[in-house]
Amino acid sequence: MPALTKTNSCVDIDFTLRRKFKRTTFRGQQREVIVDALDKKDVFVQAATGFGKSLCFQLPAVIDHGITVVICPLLSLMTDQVNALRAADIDAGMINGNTTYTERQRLLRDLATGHPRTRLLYVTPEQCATESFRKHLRVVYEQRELARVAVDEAHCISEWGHDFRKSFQDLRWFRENFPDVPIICLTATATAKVRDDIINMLGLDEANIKVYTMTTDRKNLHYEVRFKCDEEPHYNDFLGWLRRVHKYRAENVERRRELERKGERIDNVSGIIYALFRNECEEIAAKLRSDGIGAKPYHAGLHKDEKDETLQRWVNNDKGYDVIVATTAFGMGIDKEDVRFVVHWQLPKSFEGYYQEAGRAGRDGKASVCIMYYSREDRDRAFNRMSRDKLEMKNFEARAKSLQAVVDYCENVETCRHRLICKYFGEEAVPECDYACDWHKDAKGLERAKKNGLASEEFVSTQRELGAYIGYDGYDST
Ligand SMILES: Nc1ncnc2c1ncn2[C@@H]1O[C@H](COP(=O)(O)OP(=O)(O)OP(=O)(O)O)[C@@H](O)[C@H]1O
Repeated sequence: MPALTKTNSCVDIDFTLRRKFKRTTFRGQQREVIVDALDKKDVFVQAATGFGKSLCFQLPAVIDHGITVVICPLLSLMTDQVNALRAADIDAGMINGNTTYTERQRLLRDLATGHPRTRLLYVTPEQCATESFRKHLRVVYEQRELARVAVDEAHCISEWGHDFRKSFQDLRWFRENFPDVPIICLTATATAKVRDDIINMLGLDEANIKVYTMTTDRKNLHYEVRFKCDEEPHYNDFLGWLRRVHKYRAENVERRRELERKGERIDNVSGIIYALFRNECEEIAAKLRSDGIGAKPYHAGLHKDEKDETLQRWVNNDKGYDVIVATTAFGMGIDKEDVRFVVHWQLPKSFEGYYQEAGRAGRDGKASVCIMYYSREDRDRAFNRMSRDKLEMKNFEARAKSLQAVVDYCENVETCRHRLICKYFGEEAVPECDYACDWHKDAKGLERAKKNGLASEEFVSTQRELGAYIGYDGYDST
């Protein structure tokens, strides 16, 4: 029983873009994706971080008759999008662990009518697996009002993806029960293997699917790797870098005038530092504050109110909230445009995670910096932590490969960083970057920095053996 769809001929996609989404032009292949979605095709979209994937299902949802169910693993992402849609006067709602009883009942009552007023309903994959929710969806489907299912962060469905979530695998239920309801799935990070897995797992129709794989390249991001070893803490390196950025803003007359005109603070260089451990987030933020930088920690150990306040004030560019020192996943789904830098204090756990996190920077398209601090000792610690968790990890092999890819990326001083990133995601033809990576800026300097900055392999392996001998592995804990 197909969902009712308005034909494309009688809708003006461009008009909706302007009127509802307040944008003037489509980016890249957004328009083509939207037309295919409105044509009731299954669609797979892979596009760079910050590309504007959400519009690809939000715009059809506004045009089409019926409701679009959006499956999304991240509460912050849902909240951010639902708030933005509501601000644009689009009827959107969400059901997740934080939804109040009253709001949940309101949304479920709306579904139970069979003719929901809600245009976009964001839900967790766990919610989709509950019988009560499925019952409501069946009613909507029978009334031919289930327009489309959108699966955001679709890589979570694949065991080969870095963020595999078991509950995503139940999403096949949609195709099995509503075979004619189109599905659109979106991700920023899918290797060919992950893409095939997503299409298979969701049961997408090979004959009726449109696959869009757009470049993962983010031209405005300046990638660099900074080498370190345990002997030389890199705090001062980072502080020095940030102070130079502040100094440039203060001393460059043109830049200063521009900031004054916009009413911006000289020291409001918004950024994120990703660290691995909670105590580390606290320590780095405290140290930065004592050095006059407005920094705050953000991690799962903090009270919800404190986290909400930190996030809000960071988004607002309030004084004292310029730099957030966070454990991984902070900022995912938060569409803050002016993040000027992202720093990885140590090696991230996966290549995809690195790309996603670095992708928080420069969403306004302006130049932004992504710095990764890398040491061979960190590398060994990362692999050891992974081996220790091996038994609980379903996708150990995929994760180990992805971690190795981050190591290879850091150790590589012979190739453009943009090229390396695109290559990982299966793109071969990548245009040279415009001096937007450490290799392009100074290949010789980079090689020297690696030679001088990293502990030698012999030293690291001796330390490793010594650690094993005295029964100390030197690892931090959360
Ligand atoms: N055609 C467009 N013109 C201008 N801005 C756009 C357009 N499409 C989307 N945007 C804006 O781009 C920003 C990023 O969009 P979105 O959050 O959908 O990115 P994404 O592709 O999901 O990225 P990520 O994978 O990093 O979450 C948003 O502020 C959105 O409003």
